[in-house]
Amino acid sequence: MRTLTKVVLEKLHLGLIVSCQALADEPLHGAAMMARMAAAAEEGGASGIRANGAADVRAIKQTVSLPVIGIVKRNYPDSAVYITPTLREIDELLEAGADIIAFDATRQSRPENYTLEQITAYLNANKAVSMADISILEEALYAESLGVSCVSTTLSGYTTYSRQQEGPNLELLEMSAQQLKIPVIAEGRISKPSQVEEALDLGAYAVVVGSAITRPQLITRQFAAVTRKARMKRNGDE
Ligand SMILES: CC(=O)N[C@H](C=O)[C@@H](O)[C@H](O)[C@H](O)COP(=O)(O)O
Repeated sequence: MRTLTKVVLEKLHLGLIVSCQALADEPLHGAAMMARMAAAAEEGGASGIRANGAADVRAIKQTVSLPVIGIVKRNYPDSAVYITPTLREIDELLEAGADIIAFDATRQSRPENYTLEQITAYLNANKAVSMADISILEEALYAESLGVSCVSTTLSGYTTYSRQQEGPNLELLEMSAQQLKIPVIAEGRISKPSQVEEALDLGAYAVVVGSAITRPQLITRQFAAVTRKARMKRNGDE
């Protein structure tokens, strides 16, 4: 493992990475807001931050002293891939100073005929620390063969051919951690501390939690579902 990669990744080892993201249609959208979210996550003991967009990466880098994993979510008409889909998004993240660049490393076709091999070769040529977001074991193994620094189970359940399930895909995590030599990060649908513990026990190098910490509209929805049920029961009883 290259020195820079080793230094950056070791800061994340056995740590909690908090994903601080809010798209334009979410209530907390905005770089300043995500920087405050990251400050709160740092105060709470996070070892790293995952952020979307150059503006958010810059604002967060100026606010916390933690490694920042950067992505750019961008939709293209000719592809289902939206996490750092092309070299354009990689350039934006390099410019913004992301410590790690995460990208879609699924077998789905990329926009503008870009290939996964082009993406990883460009990242390696720029000596970037890279994180391959995968959805199945084969993608993790292939990404490792292309020289990525680490993989993350981010996209399990988000590709048509990967397992669709409510909670985190800990089986994918366990198999990947057993079969890969590079770090495997647990990410996606982790919503309680016990799942973080389970992921670490299964070999996760680090664990990413996003929505369960930084999307209050989704957290509120879970609590409101309980009160709605109580009101419906009361109305049913009246
Ligand atoms: C599928 C997709 O686009 N996932 C994104 C990847 O960056 C984020 O929206 C997730 O919030 C992040 O992966 C953390 O996952 P969770 O929010 O489930 O803790």
